[in-house]
Amino acid sequence: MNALNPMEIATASAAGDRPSASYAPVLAWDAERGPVPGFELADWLADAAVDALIDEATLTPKPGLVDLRGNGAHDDLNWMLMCHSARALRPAFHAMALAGGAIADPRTLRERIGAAGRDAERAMMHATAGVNTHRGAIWALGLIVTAAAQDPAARSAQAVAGRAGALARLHDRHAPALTGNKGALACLRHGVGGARSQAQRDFPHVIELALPMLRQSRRRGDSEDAARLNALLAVMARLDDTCLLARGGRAALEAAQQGAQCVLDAGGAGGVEGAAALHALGEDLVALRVSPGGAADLLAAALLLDGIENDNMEEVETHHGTTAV
Ligand SMILES: CC(C)(COP(=O)(O)OP(=O)(O)OC[C@H]1O[C@@H](n2cnc3c(N)ncnc32)[C@H](O[C@H]2O[C@H](COP(=O)(O)OP(=O)(O)OP(=O)(O)O)[C@@H](O)[C@H]2O)[C@@H]1O)[C@@H](O)C(=O)NCCC(=O)NCCS
Ligand SMILES: Nc1ncnc2[nH]cnc12
Repeated sequence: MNALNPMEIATASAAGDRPSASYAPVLAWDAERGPVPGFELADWLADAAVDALIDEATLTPKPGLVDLRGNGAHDDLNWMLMCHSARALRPAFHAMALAGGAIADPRTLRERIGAAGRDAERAMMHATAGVNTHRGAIWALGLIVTAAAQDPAARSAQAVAGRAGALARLHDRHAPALTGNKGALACLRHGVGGARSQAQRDFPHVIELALPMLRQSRRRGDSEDAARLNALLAVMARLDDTCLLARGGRAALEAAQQGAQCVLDAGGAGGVEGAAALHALGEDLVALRVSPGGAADLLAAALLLDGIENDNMEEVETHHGTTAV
């Protein structure tokens, strides 16, 4: 078989209008040199990103969002669809991670993952028959897997988020100036930064709110689910979530922010009072027909960064003949 270098693989993976089945994992092997550099790391990162999305969808009970109980405030989403969408995104995350390890020039890398991100959105729409399940997550987790692969040795959440932010701040000549999507329009109407600004500011709600809350809750003995719910609530309480703004305006955003803070003030999702407040918040958001989709994406980003920082990524083979990073 003809060998491709990693740059060519990343190009092939990101190219064109095709859904995700077009990605070609068989290119992992170079006939002369053996495993392609970075391929296994990209595998690890792509799996970790999909796991983070499925963990987020499965976490229960989340206010207004799809979870194991049901569809929350959504008519067109359900748990199976969220999981199917997450799996359909794996090839795109893999391509982005490969590109992160292979392309040294930041501008070239930015445009390469921009193309992969747009391809991922098409893969999502193909997998869901046109339902927007994960647009914000593709953006956030795509930047994170790329940034993690750029320098696997420097993999603290802050370092990875910082590199992801640097990529997000670079101009992509091929990106449309205004997508016309609901979140982008909500940003203009309400004067907020949305998903784009969150990434460009190095994910402050993930680094300063979600991860500290996740770790503090674990330390005090909350269950893992309660710790993750508290992390979601910490983001919700402060985020200008364009999903809430687009569907319910300022009133919905304020209801969600204040409700999330009430649950935390009542001791969080792991206690009796907090659980009751969380239930009431969920009922309020469903009655308003709104949900914090942006905060859900940032919880997935936090879970991914937490895994990258703490799990066994260093054992993944990233170079010929070496196993340690
Ligand atoms: C830079 C982009 C994010 C540009 O995106 P764009 O402006 O086109 O679209 P937005 O609508 O703004 O999408 C952003 C999504 O991000 C989530 N989000 C919202 N607020 C925030 C926030 N403050 N911080 C972070 N993330 C946020 C949110 O996604 C989630 O909600 C979606 C479901 O919403 P819902 O209301 O149910 O569904 P809709 O169909 O929209 O409405 P209904 O009809 O049902 O009422 C779900 O997708 C969640 O994920 C926002 O939707 C970026 O996309 C971009 O430029 N991409 C180009 C490619 C690229 O460069 N990629 C780089 C490498 S990956
Ligand atoms: N669990 C979820 N429910 C609804 N929208 C979402 N966007 C991201 N995760 C979501």
